[in-house]
Amino acid sequence: MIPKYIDSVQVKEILTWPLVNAAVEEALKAIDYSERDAANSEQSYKQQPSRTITTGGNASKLLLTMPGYVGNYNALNAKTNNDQLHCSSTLACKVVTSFTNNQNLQPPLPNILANVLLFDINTGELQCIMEGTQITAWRTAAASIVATKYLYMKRFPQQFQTPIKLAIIGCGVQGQSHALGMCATFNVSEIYLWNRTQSKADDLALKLQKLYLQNSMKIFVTKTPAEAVREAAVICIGTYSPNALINYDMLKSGDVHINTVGAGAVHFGEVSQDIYDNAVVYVDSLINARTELKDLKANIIGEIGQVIREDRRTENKCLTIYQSLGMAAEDATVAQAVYNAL
Ligand SMILES: NC(=O)C1=CN([C@@H]2O[C@H](COP(=O)(O)OP(=O)(O)OC[C@H]3O[C@@H](n4cnc5c(N)ncnc54)[C@H](OP(=O)(O)O)[C@@H]3O)[C@@H](O)[C@H]2O)C=CC1
Ligand SMILES: O=C(O)C1=NCCCC1
Repeated sequence: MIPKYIDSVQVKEILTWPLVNAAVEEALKAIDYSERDAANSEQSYKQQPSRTITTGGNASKLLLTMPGYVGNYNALNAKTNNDQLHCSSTLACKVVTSFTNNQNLQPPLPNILANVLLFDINTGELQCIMEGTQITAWRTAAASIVATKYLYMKRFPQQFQTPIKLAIIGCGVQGQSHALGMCATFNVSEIYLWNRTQSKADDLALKLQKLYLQNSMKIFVTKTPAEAVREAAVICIGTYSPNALINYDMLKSGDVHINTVGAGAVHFGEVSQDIYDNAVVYVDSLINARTELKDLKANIIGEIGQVIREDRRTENKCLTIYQSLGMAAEDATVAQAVYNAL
């Protein structure tokens, strides 16, 4: 079998926030293979060994291999356009590079470049190679959206309709997809954008203005991260900053939720220690957290998937963090949804 190649144009045509959010929620809530209940064969489950990280000469050049299997999960059928769910299983492997000098090239390239390999579940044959750069941008934001939905929105009687003030710290690829995804999914009343190089925040503000012309959403570009988060109830931060960009004193009191997705070589650091000291922390994958977050001093309660499965509530007036590492199961379910739609 000659594998199909699905390029970024085809991928982009299929991706929508409802499709990606639903696929990522399935990946998050699938139970870990080792904890699967043998009596419940209907249960969705996943197996994703720790990813490998290979250095390509120096720490600015990384290659990550991310294999994953998700079994018995509900996949949206984008083709039928009627939100019909069907049971699906997917075996996939994402290969992704993080080359932090790419943005300085002329013309610049994204720092994160990815491809997802999808395998035939019966024969193991390689079915397709799918350009995965967009998938990485969208699925990471979608995981933060799902985390915000379950850790923050559920605290309010109006749930997902609750108006929120949102801060985006870092307006690179991740910042943009978080801003676009959050605004497409939730009732964002005010959005505050900060980026080290202000022109990127200005460009994102223009894009949002065009998209939400008819809407009463207020858009602000701020000079400092502190100004951006002062009023914010939900904060998304995705940068390569090795130093904390926000600290506890900058936050408003009461209900605040932070999605932190970046920091480069280690998966934390853009948020200060005093924020972790005052927060309850959830992750996407505890298996990966054990290795990749081993030096993080934080009260890690568990996985977002457990919160979804057990319909747990976080307390009101509490500071929550979703610490995103990125996991193969998300890439698998999103790539499968794209493949099914073509
Ligand atoms: N958890 C997950 O699943 C994933 C995590 N990531 C991580 O997300 C982060 C962002 O990735 P991505 O958006 O693709 O990268 P981009 O290169 O598109 O954006 C990088 C952003 O970081 C900012 N930045 C870099 N250094 C600093 C600094 N010292 N202080 C303040 N801001 C800084 C840049 O600002 P400027 O514009 O001024 O350069 C830019 O806003 C990375 O750490 C990446 O590893 C990425 C994919 C998935
Ligand atoms: O999950 C991913 O994909 C990535 N995570 C960390 C940075 C590189 C891409």
